[in-house]
Amino acid sequence: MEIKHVMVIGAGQMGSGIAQVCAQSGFHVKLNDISEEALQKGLAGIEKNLNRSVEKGRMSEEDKQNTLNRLQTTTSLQDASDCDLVIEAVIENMDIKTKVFKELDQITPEHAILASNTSSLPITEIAAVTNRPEKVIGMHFMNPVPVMKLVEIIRGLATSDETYKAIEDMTKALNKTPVEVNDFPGFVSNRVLMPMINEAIYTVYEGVATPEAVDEVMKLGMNHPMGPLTLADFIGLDTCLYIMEVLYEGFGDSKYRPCPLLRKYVKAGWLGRKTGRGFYVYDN
Ligand SMILES: CC(=O)CC(=O)SCCNC(=O)CCNC(=O)[C@H](O)C(C)(C)COP(=O)(O)OP(=O)(O)OC[C@H]1O[C@@H](n2cnc3c(N)ncnc32)[C@H](O)[C@@H]1OP(=O)(O)O
Ligand SMILES: NC(=O)C1=CN([C@@H]2O[C@H](COP(=O)(O)OP(=O)(O)OC[C@H]3O[C@@H](n4cnc5c(N)ncnc54)[C@H](OP(=O)(O)O)[C@@H]3O)[C@@H](O)[C@H]2O)C=CC1
Repeated sequence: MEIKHVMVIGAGQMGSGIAQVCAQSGFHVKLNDISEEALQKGLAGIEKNLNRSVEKGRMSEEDKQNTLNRLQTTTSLQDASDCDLVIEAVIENMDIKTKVFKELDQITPEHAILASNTSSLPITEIAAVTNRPEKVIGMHFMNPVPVMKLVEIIRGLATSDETYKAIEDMTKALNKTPVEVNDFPGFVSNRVLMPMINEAIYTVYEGVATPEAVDEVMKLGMNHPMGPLTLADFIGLDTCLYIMEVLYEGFGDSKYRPCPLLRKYVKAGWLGRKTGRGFYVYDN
């Protein structure tokens, strides 16, 4: 199946990055969000990244213009009616995602593949609200999307081989590396990463060390590019909490209980870099 026209839903940090790499690789992209403000912010981020690539000599001015010309923004989901692939990147909430997938199932052409960038939610459950579960798949990009090489591809129970192959090919066309995993809470990436981040938060909560000290231990001691608390702020503390809840509920195992300090920060609106405050303070 040939993919030419793509819609990306959600113009947050992930959706805007996904739209950028798709447009850069020659796909025609519609970036959708419920908020016009989010679209303008997403587009400004994309332009900034492309300008940096031009300054660094990785991209010509002409390629930048062509990339931007392939990118449109829209607040109407109806514009997905001519898309071959939709990649959903709205917030990590099953009710919102299933609502979007139900609508997309009505709007998109019969051949269209519906992918979710969910970081932990069951693809099988998202697929079950559509009449095309064989065409629903997880396409999990890593943050920051323009930089990170991995795309975790998650097969739901009914995902067809044809759908898997199309998404594997698309991932390679985006110059990224696909890794196939099965549909279990948190897949592989967040089943391994998020309990480490949660445990790092516990060490702060229990007074074992300051956030700076925890991050320094993991950076200098384990060669991680970012310490776990800097990374949690970067991912978004709301997203970290949603993922821990999915692991906790999905496996019913107390080892995944979210740290009370994580809950407290999210309740306070301290969501990390995106709101200017999390474990650290940022000037946005
Ligand atoms: C939660 C989930 O479901 C799954 C996830 O995504 S988990 C999160 C996975 N991501 C990570 O673990 C990221 C860990 N951090 C890193 O790898 C690095 O710190 C980093 C790549 C983000 C930054 O690298 P760095 O060497 O520390 O900083 P820096 O030199 O500023 O950046 C390196 C390059 O990345 C680019 N970059 C950094 N942040 C960026 C962003 N948000 N968007 C686009 N490009 C970015 C920089 O522009 C720079 O590019 P150049 O080649 O033009 O210089
Ligand atoms: N952050 C990360 O490191 C990673 C996140 N993910 C996953 O990607 C998804 C998005 O995360 P992220 O980009 O960080 O989140 P953000 O909060 O940055 O962005 C989410 C965007 O979706 C918009 N949105 C919410 N509801 C709808 C809707 N019904 N239709 C269209 N747009 C909507 C939001 O608008 P508004 O702000 O107006 O509500 C916001 O602009 C989540 O599923 C997350 O788990 C995957 C990999 C890594």
